[in-house]
Amino acid sequence: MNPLKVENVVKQYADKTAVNGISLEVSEGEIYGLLGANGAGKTTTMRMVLGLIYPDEGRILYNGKPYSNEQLSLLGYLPEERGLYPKVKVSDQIIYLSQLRGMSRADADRNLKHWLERFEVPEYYNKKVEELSKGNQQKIQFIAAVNHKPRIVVMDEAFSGLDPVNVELLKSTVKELRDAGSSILFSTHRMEHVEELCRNITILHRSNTVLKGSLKEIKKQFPRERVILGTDNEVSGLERVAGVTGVTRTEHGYEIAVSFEAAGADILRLAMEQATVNRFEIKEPTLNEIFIRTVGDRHE
Ligand SMILES: Nc1ncnc2c1ncn2[C@@H]1O[C@H](COP(=O)(O)OP(=O)(O)OP(=O)(O)O)[C@@H](O)[C@H]1O
Repeated sequence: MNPLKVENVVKQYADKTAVNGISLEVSEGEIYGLLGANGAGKTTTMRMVLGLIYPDEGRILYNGKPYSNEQLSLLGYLPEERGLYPKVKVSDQIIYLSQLRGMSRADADRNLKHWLERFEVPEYYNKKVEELSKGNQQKIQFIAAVNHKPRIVVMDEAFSGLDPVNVELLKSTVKELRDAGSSILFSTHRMEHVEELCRNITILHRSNTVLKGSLKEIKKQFPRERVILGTDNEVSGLERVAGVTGVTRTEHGYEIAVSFEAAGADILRLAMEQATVNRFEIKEPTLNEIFIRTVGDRHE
């Protein structure tokens, strides 16, 4: 049984439908990507998963059961807007928040020390949140989300405001949580993070699901329209190959846009007649390209 199951959930605000019948399941040890343009319905969906607001239709199940206070200790939330108390000491608030979610003071304290060590900032234990930089507050917010060892973690733009080194650090901890069996519902506008972390995704657009499934299968549904050609010298006539829509010279050869995949064979043949080919690849689309195509097509 999957720890988190969202079934045909609808949420209406006055005459605005914020979420229109979304369904998804997050299994144990999975990071599930929830994507969409601004206003698509991601935060509304996540708030329903957290029990902060209730669906008008459909249901959400946690290990097969509907929401109740029992679920509090099961759930962790990293919100997009930061919500820590600036004037309270890091240790006091993290331990307090963990206790609210059912953890003993001693366990909360032990976990907090572990996380501060993991993030290489043990000295923050006694600091007030307002004394920390924005990026370091983000680490504390992350700890607040996971310190009570939730089995289901909801992360809204988990890596925003972090420098590249800290992005890597938090990314590796998200992977560790996954490997330890957590179910993570992960929302971001950074498609390269989704490519790296998520197995399954849902793309929402204007409250509706427009694309859903495993990243691998989704990529197969989209045509491969980019050929990478590595050559040691020039190849002439590429732009005249049937199906070629654009040719860009790169440092190591060419990047060629094609309107159908089979054009790749003719490109390779032509290149081999004129040069030594040391790389040939028909690239699958990036998630960024898929997102823009899927959501962009529907934009007014
Ligand atoms: N409390 C509310 N009252 C009225 N409308 C709301 C409320 N919360 C959200 N909405 C509307 O519901 C829709 C979905 O909003 P939501 O915040 O879920 O989008 P999102 O995908 O998280 O967007 P973003 O990427 O900008 O954070 C939007 O049109 C928004 O204006």
